[in-house]
Amino acid sequence: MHLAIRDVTKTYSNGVRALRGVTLDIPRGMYGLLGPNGAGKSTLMRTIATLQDPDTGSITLDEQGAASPHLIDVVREKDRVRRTLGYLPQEFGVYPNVSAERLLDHFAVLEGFTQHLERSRVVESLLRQTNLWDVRRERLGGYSGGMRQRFGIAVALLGGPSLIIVDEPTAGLDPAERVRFLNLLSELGEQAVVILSTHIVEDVAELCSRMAVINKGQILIEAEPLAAIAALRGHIWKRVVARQELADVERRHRVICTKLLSGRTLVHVHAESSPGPEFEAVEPDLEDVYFSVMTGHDGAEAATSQAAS
Ligand SMILES: Nc1ncnc2c1ncn2[C@@H]1O[C@H](COP(=O)(O)OP(=O)(O)OP(=O)(O)O)[C@@H](O)[C@H]1O
Repeated sequence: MHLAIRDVTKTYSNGVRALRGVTLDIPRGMYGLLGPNGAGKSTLMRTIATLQDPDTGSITLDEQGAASPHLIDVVREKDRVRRTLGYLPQEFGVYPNVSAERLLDHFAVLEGFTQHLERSRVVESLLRQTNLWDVRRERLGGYSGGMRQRFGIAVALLGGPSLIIVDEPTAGLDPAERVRFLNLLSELGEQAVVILSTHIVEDVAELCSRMAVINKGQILIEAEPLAAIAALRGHIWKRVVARQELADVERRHRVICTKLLSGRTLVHVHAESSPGPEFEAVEPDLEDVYFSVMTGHDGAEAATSQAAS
């Protein structure tokens, strides 16, 4: 199972260039697509999910190990992709007065489970897997955000997809729900290609074995998170500055991020060696990777080549 995206571009009719030559290799497991609002994540997710066409470029799904070991041309063979796809869009509607069990049963009929016994077995197993069994008879309108997202995953899993796409699923979830949801996704990653699009760095740090950062329709880095972090080791330095010093520090150093810290500002800078005695070395994390590629002050080339070696 492998998804190959080659040189995909998309310009909307209003002139926005949402994807500019996106090339990615996505193997089985959890893959994080990380980027700020408007980066092009949803455009790419919808394109892979066959809901819109790219202007140029190709996307192929290699179903190695599946019953029909063939390359699927995602852009041209939409029906084949849809048979193997589970897609959780950024926003989806539910019928608020129907229970999870009834609605899932209804979707299962549409998915082709016409035999009652088999269908109730599938519905029960999905409701248990997504931890909704105890609340299966409650109306969906009363569900919390996390419960709704888990219901969305249950629907997406009908038919046993080997390609699962989830678009910004953790936005708005409380911390406990978020962890529960991410754990569910990571179980799925053992069997399938799971692509998680998010603007939350920790989602990727905690979960994904591979990742890409996208901004303004371009891939800035594609790497294994741990390798990308390792490539920055020894290059990230921190210092707390007063607000009025910040502009000067930004002029003289490659500042990758700033955070408020009880009225003062914590600054992270990228430098090959110590930028001065007032700086302290930092053990880098994925936020440092993200902000250094986003600001262009990065070890991106080093991280990419390390990941590839
Ligand atoms: N149907 C559309 N018509 C015109 N422009 C669009 C359309 N959909 C998206 N865009 C624009 O394309 C760019 C990429 O949008 P996209 O939704 O793919 O980004 P995103 O990374 O998913 O961001 P968000 O997290 O805000 O959804 C943005 O500038 C957006 O305004």
